[in-house]
Amino acid sequence: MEQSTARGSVVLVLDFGSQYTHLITRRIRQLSICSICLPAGTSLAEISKLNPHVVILSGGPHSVHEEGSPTLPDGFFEYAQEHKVSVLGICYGLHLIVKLLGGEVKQAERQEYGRMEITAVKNSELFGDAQSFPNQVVWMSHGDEAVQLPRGFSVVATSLQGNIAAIENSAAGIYALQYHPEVTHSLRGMETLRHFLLEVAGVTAEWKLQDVLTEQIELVKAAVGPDEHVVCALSGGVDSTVAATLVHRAIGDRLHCVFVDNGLCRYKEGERVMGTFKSDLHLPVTCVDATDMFLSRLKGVVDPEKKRKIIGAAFIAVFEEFSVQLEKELGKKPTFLVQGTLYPDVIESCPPPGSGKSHSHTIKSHHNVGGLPADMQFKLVEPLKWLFKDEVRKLGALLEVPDSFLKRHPFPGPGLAVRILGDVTQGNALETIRLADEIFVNSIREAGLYDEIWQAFAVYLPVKTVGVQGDKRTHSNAVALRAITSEDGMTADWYHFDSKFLADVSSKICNSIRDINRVVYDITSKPPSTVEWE
Ligand SMILES: Nc1ncnc2c1ncn2[C@@H]1O[C@H](COP(=O)(O)OP(=O)(O)OP(=O)(O)O)[C@@H](O)[C@H]1O
Ligand SMILES: O=c1[nH]c(=O)c2[nH+]cn([C@@H]3O[C@H](COP(=O)(O)O)[C@@H](O)[C@H]3O)c2[nH]1
Ligand SMILES: NC(=O)CC[C@H](N)C(=O)O
Ligand SMILES: [Mg+2]
Repeated sequence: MEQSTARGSVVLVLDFGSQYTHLITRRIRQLSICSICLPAGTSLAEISKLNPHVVILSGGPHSVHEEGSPTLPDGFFEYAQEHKVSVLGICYGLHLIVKLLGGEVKQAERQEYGRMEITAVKNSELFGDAQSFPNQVVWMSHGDEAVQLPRGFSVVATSLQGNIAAIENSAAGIYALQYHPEVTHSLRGMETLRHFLLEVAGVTAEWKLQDVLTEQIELVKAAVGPDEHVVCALSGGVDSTVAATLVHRAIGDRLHCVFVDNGLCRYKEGERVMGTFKSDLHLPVTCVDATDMFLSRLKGVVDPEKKRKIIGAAFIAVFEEFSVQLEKELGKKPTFLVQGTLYPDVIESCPPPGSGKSHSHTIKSHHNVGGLPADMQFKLVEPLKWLFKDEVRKLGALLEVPDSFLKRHPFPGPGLAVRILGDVTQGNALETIRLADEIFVNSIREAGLYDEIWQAFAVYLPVKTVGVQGDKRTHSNAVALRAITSEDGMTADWYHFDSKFLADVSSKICNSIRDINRVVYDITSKPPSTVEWE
């Protein structure tokens, strides 16, 4: 599926490999402006096809004076000038503008990482009247600095240490910030982006999720054609339920949904999910029990990335087998596979699609992206691939997907395999963690906290510690509880329960599960941790 090009002005973000590129596109969409991200190596011909109103050059890990560092296509600034495209550079983007237009960038004597305060030093388009500019806290992350500006540019803001914070050449429509306005720690970053896009660049804010919906339905119709049948990997989670409903709108009953019970599901999950599919969703769904296949392939495997790859491949094997069965019924084998893949799955799994030859790290291989087997035959249909969770929930509401699906906490496809550290098949681990998880999440529901918490679950720790239970010495395993708040799963904070709640859950778990004599609560944010433990 293509990225959305729905209506209004288009702001193109060229990705030079920054950790924050996705945040730039997201912030722009929050302003109801259509934003598209393309890799830094994109040709001028491809760029001009989008007819962008503004091009933003992201930050990135490179230095502009490094051999082979990513750059802009020849003729970019002439194109921008001719078509009245405004340009905004951010960090590396600033360095690139300065270098390509004849200024000079050097390694800074004093690098700037983290919190800085900036002040306006002259009246400007970016910040207006310098006299009335309130100093503001911004977030910096750079080791290089511009030491000489190209002709026509001036410094319009500096950090309190006197370094360049923003430059502009308003006659040429080129602007650049040394800091990151897209991160929330830059306290007035959103305001600066809004002012730049709407007031300075004159962008029109007409982007709506409804347009994305209409457009994706058309794209699915066009990609699949009138006679093809499609398999849909449906977990009962938010993403695949919204994806299935959207694709069903496009191709109707040529959609064949399959829920895989992989033996890694939560307490009574299969039963419950199949029940809600029937009562609330009204889509035909087949349940395949593949427990033996998943667990036998996972036996003895302890490395998290290996587990993820095995699971990704096992899912595809089930879908292949399902499509062979369908061929017998339909006389035609489905060649398309719908998955509820989201943007964060893609970003964390592999070099983001917008990062060219990418310099970003693989954090973990999500089973539905980085965990897919290299020889997979299916053509993927992933209409949500450019969206974040909160956007998908809104899209689901437009499709009238019931709240019983939309409000569920996310549950990862590899399921309990990434919540049992080490070998999934060890001892009673699966059974133990199912019970602990059920007790924890039920307690959260009973306390009326479910909707306030983004995700909550229990983790099995294969660590034996000493306890005393009924006057007897025990040497048993421990359980960790994790509950987080988040907007999109990319960053998260731990949820601050009151201590009575935690004490109650801890004693319920130890009193009901024989194998457990210790419960700990995870108080780490993301970063530095991730949400799941593996
Ligand atoms: N048990 C399963 N059976 C069939 N498909 C699955 C299963 N688990 C995951 N998938 C597929 O993998 C995709 C990614 O899983 P993921 O958990 O990120 O999404 P989800 O389950 O749809 O939503 P949520 O993130 O809310 O749990 C799903 O959208 C779905 O296509
Ligand atoms: O379907 C999925 N397949 C995966 O392989 C996977 N790994 C993590 N997650 C979910 O993604 C969100 C962010 O989790 P992490 O901070 O652990 O990467 C959290 O919501 C996780 O539950 C996955 N979902
Ligand atoms: N955040 C960035 O874009 C950093 C740019 C460059 N790598 C530097 O350190 O100066
Ligand atoms: Mg899920």
